[in-house]
This record gives sequence, structure tokens and C-alpha cells, in this order.
Amino acid sequence: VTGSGVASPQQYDVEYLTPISVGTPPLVLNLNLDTGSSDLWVFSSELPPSEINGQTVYDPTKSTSAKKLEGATWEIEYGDGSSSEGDVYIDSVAIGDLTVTAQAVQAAKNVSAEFTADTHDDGLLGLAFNTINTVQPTRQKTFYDNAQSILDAPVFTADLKDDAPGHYNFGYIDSSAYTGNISYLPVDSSQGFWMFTSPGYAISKGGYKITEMKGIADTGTTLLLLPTSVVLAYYKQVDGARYEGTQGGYIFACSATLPDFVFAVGNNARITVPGKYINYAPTDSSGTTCFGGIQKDIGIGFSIFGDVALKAAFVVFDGPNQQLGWAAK
Ligand SMILES: COc1ccc(CN)cc1O
Repeated sequence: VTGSGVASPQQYDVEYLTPISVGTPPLVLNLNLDTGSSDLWVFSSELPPSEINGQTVYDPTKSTSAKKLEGATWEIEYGDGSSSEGDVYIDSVAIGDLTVTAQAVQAAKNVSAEFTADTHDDGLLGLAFNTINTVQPTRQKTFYDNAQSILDAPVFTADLKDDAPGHYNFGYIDSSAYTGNISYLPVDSSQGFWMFTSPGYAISKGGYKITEMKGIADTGTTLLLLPTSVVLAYYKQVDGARYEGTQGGYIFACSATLPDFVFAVGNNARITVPGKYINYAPTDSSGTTCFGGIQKDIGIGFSIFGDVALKAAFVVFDGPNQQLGWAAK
């Protein structure tokens, strides 16, 4: 079995939403497929109406295939400080032609303001490792883990694009979606993430710099968060760029020319993030000052290769072989 879902960018490619069917009759929810977390949670009829603002809600009492997981609860907090919590139903979940009939669907009873404000996002579908699923007393499996036994190949791929629809594919590698070869790196899943180490980087036509960057491939984070030394070296190449504390990051004139950022995948493969992707978005409606798509990873403990980096590549997530594949496109 295979499945494919379109990944549609929201404004400024801040996140990508994919239509997923839940329950019987199938309810289509637009979810953020997030390789940086492992909970599948949805806006639900159990939320106070004040916390819903246009989202489609899952009502388990309306799904003939829903079964409450008695006594199970969950609560999660994300890196940006947002959070949600609730209870759990076992129901059918499908992405394209791929259906998992007994998937833990975490129904939200409360969500933080950031999620209420995100009117098009009906929830998250976690694609990291089961070890960081938050359901208590018994943690639940991700959609990908549940699907592995029926998938033609036990992999999924992320093909996110700049201001254009891309795809998440399950069970196959679409050879028309990338160029050249796929370079595979070992994954350290000990912290529950798709964690890998890039041995070095280059800035535009500058020289290659050997410096280990240990980070996670995280479709649920918008920007590319890197070690301070790398970020300093990058913005040194951008006239007028400066760190603006009130904005919480590096800013520059929107008219600035931004160099490409190249990171190594193994010793002889490279992914080039076009400078255009690093001119992330205006900081205000005047559009004179722009916010950088590369920012510091301070305080996290590792780097985060978020959408700014991922949309420059075709990425293969291979759980059974604990490896990540990277290709240009
Ligand atoms: C507030 O919105 C979000 C917060 C956190 C994540 C996961 N990194 C995804 C979101 O859409």
C-alpha cells in the first residue's frame, strides 16, 4: 500500500497543511504533518467554543468507528511555547489511499492561543518516533509507525516547496521528484527525533567550512536554526544585517541580496538553500525590514533543519533503517 498527500504552504511558508481523513464517515481535516513531534491531535467538539476560530472539529460521537481509549490523556508543549491537551479515541485515519484503521486520534480539550489563531490548521500529525508521544498512561504509535507493516516500502518522503504545493508520500520513493542521487545519513533517534549530523557548510561561493552541525529534520518548524558561529558567519555576508532583540532575531533590508547557504550531507553531497528562501518575510506591513530564515539555535541543544532548509530538498525518512536520505531537486 502507498499513500500521498498534498502539502500546501500557508502564508510565507510558515507551515504546510495536508488533508487527512478521520473517522466514519470520513471527515477531512487539514493537518500539519510534523516530523518534529509524535502526537496526532485534532481540534475537537470537546473544546470550549472560545478556543475554536474557523477550524474543522472532529466529533467522535459522530464517527461510527471511534472508540474511546478509556483513561488516556495527553498534553504537549512545543518549542515555540504553544500547547494543547485532551483525551484519546481510536479511529480510522487515511492519507490518500493509505488507511490506518486503528490510529490513536488525540482529541483536543484545550489549545493555546497560537493554535486558536491559526485558523486553517485543524491539528498536527506527528511523524517523529513513538518514544516522545505524550499519551498517558500508555503512549501511542504514530501514523507512520502503524502504517509501516502495510506500506510497500517502510519509508515516507517530504517534498516541500517554496510558495507552491508539494507532497508527503508514504511507502514509495518518487524518482521523478528529485535530481541526482539520494545521499543517506544515519539517524540518532535517542531523543525521539530524526537527528543527523552535517559535517560542514559553505556560504554562497565562499569556502567550505568543516564544522559539525547536529540537528533534526523538522517539518513542523518554519526556519533553519543553526549554531551561533554559523549564523554569525552567514549574516556577515549580508550588508546591514543585525540582531534585533525586540524581533528576536537577525533582520536586514528587504532589498538585501542574501547568499545561498550550502550544508553538507555526508562527505560529498551538498544541499543548497537559495538565498531567496533566507529572505523569510517582512517584519511589518511597510515591507522595508525583513526577518532572516536562518536564526540561532541557542537554548535548544541541537540545530533544527526546518522548512526553510527542507523545501530545498527531497527528504526520505526511513525508520526501520534509522536513516535520512537527502537529494537536490
Ligand atoms: C502554533 O502552531 C504550531 C506550533 C508548534 C508546531 C510544531 N513545531 C506546529 C504548529 O503549527
